Amino acid sequence: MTVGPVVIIGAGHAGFQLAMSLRQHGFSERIALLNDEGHLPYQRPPLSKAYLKGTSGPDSLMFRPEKFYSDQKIDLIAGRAVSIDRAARKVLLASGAFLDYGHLVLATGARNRLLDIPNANLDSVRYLRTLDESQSLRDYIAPGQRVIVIGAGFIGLEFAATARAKGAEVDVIELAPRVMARAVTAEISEYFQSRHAAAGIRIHLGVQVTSIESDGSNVTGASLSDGRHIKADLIVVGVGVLPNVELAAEAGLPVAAGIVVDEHLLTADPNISAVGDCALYASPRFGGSLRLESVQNATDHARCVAARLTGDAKPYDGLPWFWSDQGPDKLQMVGLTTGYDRVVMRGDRAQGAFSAFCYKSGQLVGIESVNRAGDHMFGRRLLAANGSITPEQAADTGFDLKSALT
Ligand SMILES: Cc1cc2nc3c(=O)[nH]c(=O)nc-3n(C[C@H](O)[C@H](O)[C@H](O)COP(=O)(O)OP(=O)(O)OC[C@H]3O[C@@H](n4cnc5c(N)ncnc54)[C@H](O)[C@@H]3O)c2cc1C
Repeated sequence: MTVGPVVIIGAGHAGFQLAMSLRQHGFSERIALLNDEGHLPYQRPPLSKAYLKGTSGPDSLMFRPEKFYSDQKIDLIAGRAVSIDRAARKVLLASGAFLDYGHLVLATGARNRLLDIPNANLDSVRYLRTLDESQSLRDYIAPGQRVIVIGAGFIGLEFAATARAKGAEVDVIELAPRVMARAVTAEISEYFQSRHAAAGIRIHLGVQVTSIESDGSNVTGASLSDGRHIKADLIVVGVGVLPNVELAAEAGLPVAAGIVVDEHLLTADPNISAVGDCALYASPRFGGSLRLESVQNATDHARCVAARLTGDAKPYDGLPWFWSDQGPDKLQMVGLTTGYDRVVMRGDRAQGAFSAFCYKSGQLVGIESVNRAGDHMFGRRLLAANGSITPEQAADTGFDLKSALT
């Protein structure tokens, strides 16, 4: 099978993994990995955790040192793609240069959803997705500083916990009636709400920021939809992301809530795939289309495409899993818990070690674990094999989970 040169647009988790996996599978043609961030390709999760806290340095973020790319003959090209000429199989870079491809992979990820209210463009209104953003926040947070976090999703809460641990005064503003409402069960939300409150973080639910107040150049506070005002020196916005679909759309490829790909992660063009946060993929495992934002999704997508390009095509069948570190607590999730109709608890919430087993029509569909890594690892093995256990077994800590794995 001759593929020709592979061009990968985006050197995040998906793009990097794809380049590495191609070489691991023995791919011997040119690999061009386009990187628009001004750093060696790096991992994002520590940006709201250890790196933000200051307990790890920039070198620990990099996937591999520079030498890896030359050793592996991966052309790491600094620059940004601005258009795709599908007929000529060329990518145009902002520099004016062209890259020829036999196969093109869009690994363009996602970008922060921006706040659209007055004063949102002030310098002390910040976001957290890139190394540069994390670096500037890390330098900025100081004891006694007043921070408003808009959005109680994973990144907002991870940031809030780290800022609080560094001595900042933190208010979290969330429109939904509970934290992480779109992603986790009410039991897990309640636990994290109480843990963050105990750490001194003030969480305001069911309200939104209607305006940001300033002294002309710096943030001084924010007004909430219930009429209250909160003073602040810094606002950090974590209200979700938008997939980077524009290159694909402008090249005439179908896009919806992401770049549309089939179960092989191929776009409507047989010479173009899309992977990671930007890809809306057809999932035989779950039925329908999914766009997920996780390291597991990005790296497993990349491995699937690398296998296909080296002659081992299989539909993508990855099992979603995810983690979030918030203060001293580790949340781990496996499966897809949307549409569950029953939740069974295992373990001891008072001890801070428990799991929520989620069922849909009697079938286990996902497990959310707090400080119970064993339950999470069990779930990864069981659900990957499409297995289940009864709700009674899940609730009974005397039941040996391993006995359900054959
Ligand atoms: C602060 C933070 C914490 C996180 N924590 C976790 C966690 O604990 N667990 C977890 O599973 N996930 C976590 N995530 C999510 C995870 O990092 C993402 O799902 C993952 O990075 C997706 O990888 P990706 O390669 O698809 O996209 P990205 O990592 O977004 O990489 C895409 C790259 O493409 C580049 N790009 C875009 N357009 C172009 C262009 N036209 N030309 C050239 N380059 C382009 C972008 O600049 C970027 O470098 C976290 C994310 C953030 C921001």
